[in-house]
Amino acid sequence: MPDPARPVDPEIRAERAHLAAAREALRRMREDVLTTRTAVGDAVVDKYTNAVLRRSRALRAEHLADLPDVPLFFGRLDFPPGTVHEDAPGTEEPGTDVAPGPRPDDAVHIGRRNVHDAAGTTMVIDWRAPIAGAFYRASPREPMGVRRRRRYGFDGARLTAYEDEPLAAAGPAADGRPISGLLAAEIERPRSGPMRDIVATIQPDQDDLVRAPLDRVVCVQGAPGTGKTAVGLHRVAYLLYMERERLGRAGAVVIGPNRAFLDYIRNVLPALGELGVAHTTIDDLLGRVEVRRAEEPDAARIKGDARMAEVIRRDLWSRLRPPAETLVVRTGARRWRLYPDELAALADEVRGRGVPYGAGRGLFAGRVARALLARMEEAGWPCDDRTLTALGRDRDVRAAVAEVWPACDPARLVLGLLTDPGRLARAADGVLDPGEQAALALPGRQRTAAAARWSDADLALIDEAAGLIERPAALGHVVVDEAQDLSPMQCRAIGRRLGPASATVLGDLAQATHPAAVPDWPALLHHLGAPDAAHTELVRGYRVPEQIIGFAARLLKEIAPTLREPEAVRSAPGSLRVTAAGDGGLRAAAVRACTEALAGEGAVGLIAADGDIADLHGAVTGAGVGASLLGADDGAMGAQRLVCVPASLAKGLEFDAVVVAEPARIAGSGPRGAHRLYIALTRAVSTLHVVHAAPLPEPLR
Ligand SMILES: Nc1ncnc2c1ncn2[C@@H]1O[C@H](COP(=O)(O)OP(=O)(O)OP(=O)(O)O)[C@@H](O)[C@H]1O
Repeated sequence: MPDPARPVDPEIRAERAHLAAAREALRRMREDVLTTRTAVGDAVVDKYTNAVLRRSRALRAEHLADLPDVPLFFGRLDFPPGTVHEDAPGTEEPGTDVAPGPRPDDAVHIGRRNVHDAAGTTMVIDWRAPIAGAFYRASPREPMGVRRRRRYGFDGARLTAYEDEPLAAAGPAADGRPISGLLAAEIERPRSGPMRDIVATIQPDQDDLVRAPLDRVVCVQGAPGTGKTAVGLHRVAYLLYMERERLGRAGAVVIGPNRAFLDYIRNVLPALGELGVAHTTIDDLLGRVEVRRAEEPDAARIKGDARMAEVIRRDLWSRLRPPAETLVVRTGARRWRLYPDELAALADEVRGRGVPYGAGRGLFAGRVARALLARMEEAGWPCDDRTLTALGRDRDVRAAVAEVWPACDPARLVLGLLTDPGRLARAADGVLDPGEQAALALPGRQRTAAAARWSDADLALIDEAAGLIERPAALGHVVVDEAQDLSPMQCRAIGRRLGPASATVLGDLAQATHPAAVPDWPALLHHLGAPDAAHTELVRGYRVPEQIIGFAARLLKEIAPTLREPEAVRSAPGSLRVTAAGDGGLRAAAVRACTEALAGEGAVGLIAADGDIADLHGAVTGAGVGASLLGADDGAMGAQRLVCVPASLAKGLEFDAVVVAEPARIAGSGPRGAHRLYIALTRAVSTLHVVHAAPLPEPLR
């Protein structure tokens, strides 16, 4: 608590005054927007225009709303006088009435949005503006013209501290420098509920990725807690600020591994002023049918394999049939004929154009109608504008088109392929061996595509078929988080939606748990359609203290031997505890560990194998401790301080304190169990308490 008797530092007083003035200026900007009269025109003609203007005005006002708990600025850059403000005091013509003395530096306050006063003078600059880049990147070695960087400390929205860093003098390189006190405090600030933004403390290596240009695929391998998710979300906000026009209506989409994760990150972009970005899972993005079951690992591997694309392609185009009958169209007493070889030639010509199946069907139908029209004209039959349309609608013409080039529904196509072994054998000949083909069969009796028991792996197959029939609409920019778990077929599905290649792909191969996951980043980029893109690495871990990451990293030799050891920016002696519970004592030990963790501040996660978590949740709540269960309770991450997390949903989440119960059970839960355990052990910001009754997995002993 600040001592009320102590006089306030004049710098702090001045900064508080600037903050108050900026708030007032923002209030005025919003009022200006709200009181601007909407164009009033002809009541009918302008109804639409007026509605659009009203909506855009409401949106602009929404963007300018002041959030009482969020400081309007978090940093400041001081440049030599005259660098930024041309009309700064001291630049007046000689003879004007100015106080003598040296001119102060040009100060630029960096915040979440642009704020200007009534005269149009900037009071706060949006963190995404080019000049603000120096706030994140300038270093003593490369000061970028900045004399001094200032960071502020806040208590709620009240400015209470500042930290200055002179940059003008050459000093040590940026790498390896200790982190600032305010950054450490920001990381360690207790969590409650969903993830928050890191706009005040983005680090130089992260900023390079955030501000990468729109027209490229940025791919990042990063150890747990290096800020990949944060980088991806801030990059979207940056691109929307810099390239709003080019991103246009297609907009940006964030793809995450599951709904619990999306719920966890849902507030970050709105807090950065971006309200219109879609967040989706890959299943929802591809969701043409309902997923009703989890896929068997063997089938998942084959269905996720890029060879399936060839199988589906062959099967789709094998729907084309050689024409068997002459098409006869009657007009009055006359009959017009197209013979099978003529129909076949038209189909071949369209096929040779390489257009999607659906567009090809439309072209073929048009060709058939035109060929008949030509025949009529040659015979001197009276034709006009409507004749061609009438031919296109003719029942016999439509029947002939359907016979040669049948309409195709992607889900029905895949259903046919996966339920008819003979058909699959033809399409997969030389591509999949008989054992692989047998593993693909859909279980049970599947009558219709709508009622079939589809899996998530089937979605990518159906999407592949759909993409061959009709190209999907392009997205402006795609952020794919936890991308290490995508199968090649899912990568293809995302790649199909990239208009000009523009994507941010984030992940950690050590955290890959899906049986069909791509083996490495070059493979992923290849399937995404960006084979020339390179991947970069983030190595400085912000979340997990060195004591905990060191413990978890013992698993790396087994799960990802080629990756670099993660580095921690923070050290926290005593942050790791391992407790051996006696036989039958696991539940009691877990409850005790949770109670102890709850005595500290912030959010607590209890992570256990999927099969054990409901029981442990029962044990905790039975002991009178409030806890939500992730995956079962809505909004579980914010509902209680203690959240019980099945290991399969822990990916991407974090808690101040984590209790991991029975690591051996997590490691033993399927072929990627050790990866799942690595994820569970790397969710803690402050403390990790491992409780176990069974022996720990070998590398952790
Ligand atoms: N520059 C930063 N300033 C403050 N906090 C940061 C910074 N970078 C990362 N963090 C914090 O570190 C934590 C981890 O970040 P994030 O979840 O983005 O990491 P990640 O690499 O996606 O981790 P994982 O691989 O485990 O999903 C978050 O709490 C985030 O706010």
